[in-house]
Amino acid sequence: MPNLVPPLTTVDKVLEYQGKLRAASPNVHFLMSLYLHPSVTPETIEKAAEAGITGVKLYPQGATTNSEHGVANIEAFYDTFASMEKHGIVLNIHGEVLEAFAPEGTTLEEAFLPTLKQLHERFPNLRIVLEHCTTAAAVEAVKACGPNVGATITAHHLYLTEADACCDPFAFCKPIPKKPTDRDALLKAVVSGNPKFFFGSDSAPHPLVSKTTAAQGKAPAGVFTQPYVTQLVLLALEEGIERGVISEDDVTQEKLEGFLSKFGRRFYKLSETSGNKIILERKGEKIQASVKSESGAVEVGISRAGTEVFSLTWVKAA
Ligand SMILES: O=C1C[C@@H](C(=O)O)NC(=O)N1
Repeated sequence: MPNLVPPLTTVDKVLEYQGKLRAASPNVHFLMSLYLHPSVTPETIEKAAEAGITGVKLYPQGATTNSEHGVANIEAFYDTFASMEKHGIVLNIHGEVLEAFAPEGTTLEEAFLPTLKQLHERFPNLRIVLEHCTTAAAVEAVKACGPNVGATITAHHLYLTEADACCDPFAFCKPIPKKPTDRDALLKAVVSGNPKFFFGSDSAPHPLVSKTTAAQGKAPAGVFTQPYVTQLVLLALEEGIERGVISEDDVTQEKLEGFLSKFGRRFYKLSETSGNKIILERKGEKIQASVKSESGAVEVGISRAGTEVFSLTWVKAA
């Protein structure tokens, strides 16, 4: 994602970052995105399309981590959206309003949903992803739009609620996890087989020390799930089965493959499979507490540390 410091607001910066990512992980196919900013004009979009950039991420100004340079007035970007629509560039949205703009009793995400609808109506051929959706209302709003609108669901929003996020810095993220009924609506969307809903980790590796030393409510927003992210989705589904929200029959291999892999690839017009597979086995493995950078200088705490999960092995295509 492009919310680095400073943000990736030019094609050259995005390509430079892509180079660094490729050097670190040569076997990963990175889809790159620009940070929506007044300097991202229709001409920038043309250049981005030529450079193979996939998306542009809209962060409402002040809504989340490093969003200070984000969007204050969405209408000011209509020409840019028209250019994205023309060039097949995806609009990735952090779909929240600022607290001051949310009517009493409405979540920041729910208050954003009319804007999602308006954007879709105005730019029907623009592919839009409502990133990391968290509410039952968002699931319904996305379903009500045409096939060019999809939504990602993270692993952590499938098991966290506001009761966790309020008080545990390792469960604090944006959008804030919501009510148990919202979490359960997300679980149902995952097993619905509806291709509009696909996996997106939004895994955020904030240094452990920044989480543990922050004053109450001041920890950086983000949950780190990446090392066990598939297993955490499965864990959330198992917990959903235990609560009776979904049934064991809902969790088929076909639906899991759709949600975790195929639907996202389809939305992004990639081939439906990379050819690689994963094998999941129960071996009593437990989520480790943290991972450290190579130098040992940075340590990041992992969500649900100590919980028993499936062991995962990649089987590479020949
Ligand atoms: O939207 C976001 C951004 C992310 C981050 O830290 O980059 N952390 C979050 O919790 N939500």
